[in-house]
Amino acid sequence: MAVAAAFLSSSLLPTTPGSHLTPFTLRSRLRLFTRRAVVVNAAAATLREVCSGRVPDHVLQRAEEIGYVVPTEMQEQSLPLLLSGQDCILHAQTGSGKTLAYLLSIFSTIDFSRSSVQALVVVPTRELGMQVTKVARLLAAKACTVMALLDGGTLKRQKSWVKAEPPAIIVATVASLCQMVERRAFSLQSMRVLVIDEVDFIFGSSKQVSSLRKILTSYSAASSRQTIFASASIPQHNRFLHDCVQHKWTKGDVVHVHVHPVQPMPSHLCHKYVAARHISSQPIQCI
Ligand SMILES: Nc1ncnc2c1ncn2[C@@H]1O[C@H](COP(=O)(O)OP(=O)(O)OP(=O)(O)O)[C@@H](O)[C@H]1O
Repeated sequence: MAVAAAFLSSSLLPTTPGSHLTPFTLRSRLRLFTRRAVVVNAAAATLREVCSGRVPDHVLQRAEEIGYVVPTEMQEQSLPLLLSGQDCILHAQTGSGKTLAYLLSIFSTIDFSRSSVQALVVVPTRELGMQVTKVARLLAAKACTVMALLDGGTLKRQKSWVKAEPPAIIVATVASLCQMVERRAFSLQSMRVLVIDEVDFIFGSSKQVSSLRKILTSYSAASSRQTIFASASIPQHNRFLHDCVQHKWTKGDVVHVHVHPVQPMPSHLCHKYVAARHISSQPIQCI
């Protein structure tokens, strides 16, 4: 079994001289950390350089207009693999930029002139689906259709739309997707990229897991598509890698891209406590 595991570890916030975060004060570092810090390495190649020749120019231009100029570390590590068509497990903390990484991979693969479902992003919740759809639409800028099939949506109306003109990219919650496929609203035979976002959440949900297994093995074959899993946490990731190959959810050479192993706190901080007697009702000022 050829399971390649790329464990790419690094510290949470870069402190190298090339990093744009170096001059930040401790307080701003803390604020960045608690706000799902996006860490980009100013010394790294630009997103355009990393994606050069693989992602269409109009998509890269849109990405730059939105503000995606320098890749995050997760993107820098994963994009060469993703853009070469490799099946990947993107395992990196929340806010590391996994969504943009897999969307760029989708845009590098789809044929913009074809009217068929070529990429599918499966999400566990409507809210996440709305976020992903928004970014995908911004990047596509009407060069292709991105349809959201999310729980609580008007599936009846969408069924006729999807039949009349199949979108290139579908972002869907598990239940809505299965409902549409089972009603034969569209087929996944021409799907080239399958992304399962927050995979640990979906596998942990007894309601969603059997439908997810169908999506992975019954509606299309791993050999004819690129399969990407994304998650901030994958408990027992070695077991998961084994299952991916064993159950044919991915090809045998799936790569585990593990960036920024989750740290309970930034390494440059330390916890201290002071024991104080209750002598005053005045609040203690912490500096
Ligand atoms: N290269 C980049 N440059 C600047 N901002 C970026 C870049 N990549 C992503 N971002 C921004 O960083 C934020 C977090 O990114 P994103 O939501 O893709 O992370 P994620 O790893 O998918 O998180 P989650 O685990 O919550 O899905 C978003 O606001 C996104 O627009």
